[in-house]
Amino acid sequence: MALKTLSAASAAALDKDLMSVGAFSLDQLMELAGLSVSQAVYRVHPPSKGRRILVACGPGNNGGDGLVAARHLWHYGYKPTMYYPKQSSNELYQRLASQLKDLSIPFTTDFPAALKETDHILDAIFGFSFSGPVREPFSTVIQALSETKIPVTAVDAPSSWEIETGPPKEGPGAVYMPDVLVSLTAPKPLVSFFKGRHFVGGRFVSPVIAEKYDLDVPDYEGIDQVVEIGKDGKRL
Ligand SMILES: NC(=O)C1=CN([C@@H]2O[C@H](COP(=O)(O)OP(=O)(O)OC[C@H]3O[C@@H](n4cnc5c(N)ncnc54)[C@H](O)[C@@H]3O)[C@@H](O)[C@H]2O)[C@@H](O)CC1
Ligand SMILES: [K+]
Repeated sequence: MALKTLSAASAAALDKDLMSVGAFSLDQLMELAGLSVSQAVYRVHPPSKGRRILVACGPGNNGGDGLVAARHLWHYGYKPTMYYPKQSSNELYQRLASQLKDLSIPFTTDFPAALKETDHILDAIFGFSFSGPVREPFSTVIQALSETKIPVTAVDAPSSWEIETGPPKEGPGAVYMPDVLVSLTAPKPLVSFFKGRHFVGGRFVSPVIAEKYDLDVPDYEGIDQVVEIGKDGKRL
């Protein structure tokens, strides 16, 4: 039996609840989300398989998760390169970007060139607030992601997929299939179209919130921030 999914509207409402009733700050949630993503990357692609990781960040909180994950990955021994073409002026993102620059992590504006020099890709472009069709410069990036043979890990959603209905009917997103998906808090309905390895992360949901949104909180083991879910919906 598959894990229960969370619609885009419920995911946004849950986010608000975490920050009001739950008394979390966005920084905290993003830190835990990015930490979860970094742990999933380490599981599927440890540094021994190649240290170079190209992190594509979008303009919203999904991109913020990518900025946080990149910092943790650097501390695990990876060599991240950031593609972050639409940088927000919001102080939170500015601080996250400064933390990366302080580690001398390079930022590139040439995604196709960076793609030729990486071992793994992190897709942190769009999450649950995406609605198509994709605008530039990201449509060129989705095209490249749909064609590359380099393994891709997607944060919360394969970017360009609709949260409720999955891959678009046409364009590069229609054939884009990341190798790994890390659903944050709970899987979204698009997961039924996903064929790769699936993790759930975001270990911050209280029993009260889980009950309100009718979520299955996965059985996290020990100090892990992610759980790998099999096709039967159970922990692997
Ligand atoms: N509760 C949770 O599980 C948490 C979720 N977080 C992350 O936050 C994400 C949601 O963040 P946001 O609500 O900021 O939204 P997203 O990051 O999903 O995307 C919003 C941004 O994408 C742009 N955009 C949307 N559609 C576009 C299109 N067709 N072409 C080009 N640009 C487009 C918007 O203008 C906006 O800047 C989640 O998916 C998750 O990754 C975490 O950061 C915090 C905790
Ligand atoms: K994504």
